Amino acid sequence: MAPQPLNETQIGEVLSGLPGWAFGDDRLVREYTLDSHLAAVAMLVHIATIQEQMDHHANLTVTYNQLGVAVNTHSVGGRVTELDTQLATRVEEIAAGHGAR
Ligand SMILES: C[C@H](O)[C@H](O)[C@H]1CNC2=NC(N)=NC(=O)C2=N1
Repeated sequence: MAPQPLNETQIGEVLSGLPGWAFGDDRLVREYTLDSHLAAVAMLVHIATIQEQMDHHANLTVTYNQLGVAVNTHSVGGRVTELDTQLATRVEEIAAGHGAR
């Protein structure tokens, strides 16, 4: 069954459990700062590995030591679904290990 888009209340509840994440442009978004450019790229590769496991893919951007993550679900027309909250949670779980803040 296709994932259902979350409403604003549901997104607010999700964000209360994901510090640093925000809702913008119909996406869950987070900007991390790493200790170096290579640290940012290493975390990007780790996220990419998770994304391949999940078959769900965020937009990832590296600007020197900044790593941006922005995700919604293409198959429902670019809305936030449970799949996005699951990916955001997985990313949060690895962030501290990369020294991301
Ligand atoms: C065929 C494949 O399962 C789909 O294209 C997947 C891949 N990754 C995806 N990623 C995201 N963010 N949304 C999707 O709808 C999506 N669909």
